[in-house]
Amino acid sequence: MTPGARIAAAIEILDIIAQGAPAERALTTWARNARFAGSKDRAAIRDHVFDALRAKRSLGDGDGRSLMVQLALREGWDVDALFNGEGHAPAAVEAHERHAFAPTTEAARCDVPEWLWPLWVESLGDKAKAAAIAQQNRASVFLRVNLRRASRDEAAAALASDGIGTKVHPFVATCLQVTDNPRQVKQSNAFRDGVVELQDAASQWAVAQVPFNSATRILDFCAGGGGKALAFADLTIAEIYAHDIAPQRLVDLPARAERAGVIVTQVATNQLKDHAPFDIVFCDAPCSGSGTWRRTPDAKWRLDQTRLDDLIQSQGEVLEAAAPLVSDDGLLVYATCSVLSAENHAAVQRFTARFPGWRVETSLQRIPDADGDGFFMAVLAKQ
Ligand SMILES: C[S@@+](CC[C@H](N)C(=O)[O-])C[C@H]1O[C@@H](n2cnc3c(N)ncnc32)[C@H](O)[C@@H]1O
Repeated sequence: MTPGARIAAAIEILDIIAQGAPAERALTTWARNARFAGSKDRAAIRDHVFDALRAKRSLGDGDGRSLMVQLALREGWDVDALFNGEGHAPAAVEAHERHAFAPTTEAARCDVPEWLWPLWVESLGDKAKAAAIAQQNRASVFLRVNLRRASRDEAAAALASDGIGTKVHPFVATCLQVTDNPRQVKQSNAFRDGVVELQDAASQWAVAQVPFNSATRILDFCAGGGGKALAFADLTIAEIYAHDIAPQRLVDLPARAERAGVIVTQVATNQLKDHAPFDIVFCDAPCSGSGTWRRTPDAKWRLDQTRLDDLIQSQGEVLEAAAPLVSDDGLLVYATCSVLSAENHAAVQRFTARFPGWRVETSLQRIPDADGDGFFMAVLAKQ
């Protein structure tokens, strides 16, 4: 595909997303119907779509064509070469389209939904702008080195032999940041042999902050794909259990555990009580994902107050269901990849107000930046 044809495809996909389709599904559906598109085309189109979505408001919040024209203007691309109407390229840019959009509110400049901006500022204070602006750009790819299989240096060398460049993360001991060829990771021997897993630095950091030294049984209560369960399995000698209210989300976990050479026992909801108590119950609760919007920018624009209220309700339910599974001297860990206080400190406060037998031992917050996503965690113990 020509660069112009890739832009035209991105325009088409952005218009489908604007009608309500999740970005990943819109991209997959498009690719399925576009057999002529090679893997490099698909990757370039995906980058265009995600770049436009991340900065949708500051690019003027128009239709697909308008977003791509504005993105091209912002990036300083040759718009006349890309939009020339030849072959499958989009039609030439008209005079009225050539003005770069200038957002008029701080929320728009920071690409945060207007309704959310007051909550954003209240939650993040003087870091509000930085946390939003960090998410206007692409996220780096981070890998967790499976220390059971290799040291970080050995993992880096194995990746290098497959042409994948990495550098060590500044403060997460298990983490490598991919600097070259991130798209090759899944084809590399290091990935196939379970030496590395894809996992954001913030998730790795969160697992490392859990005081699991004397734990013998750890439950990942909201395990989803199982990334945290696998990280615990690598770092501790404890027995690791994984649960999710939607068991289909755990479907890849057995293969990932086998690749990593660890054992993770899945527990169905109706069997949780039989397996309790656990020394640590880690609740990676469903949340707005407001600290990971670089990776899922369409979620940023789909969030509304009703959805946020529903998530807050679910977070309370998760804590309430998980707490009775913790042993008397055990720990309940509440975590989200959100930066909104309503989902973090306030969620924990609501829980401790309702269940005064619990107290907060520590709480930590990461703001999204070049070193990883946003993340919150609170460690709770019984009084
Ligand atoms: C943020 S995701 C977890 C991501 C996962 N820990 C990982 O590292 O990939 C939240 C998960 O919580 C699950 N969930 C939602 N409500 C729940 C509940 N009441 N009990 C247990 N799991 C729940 C969802 O199905 C979802 O998979």
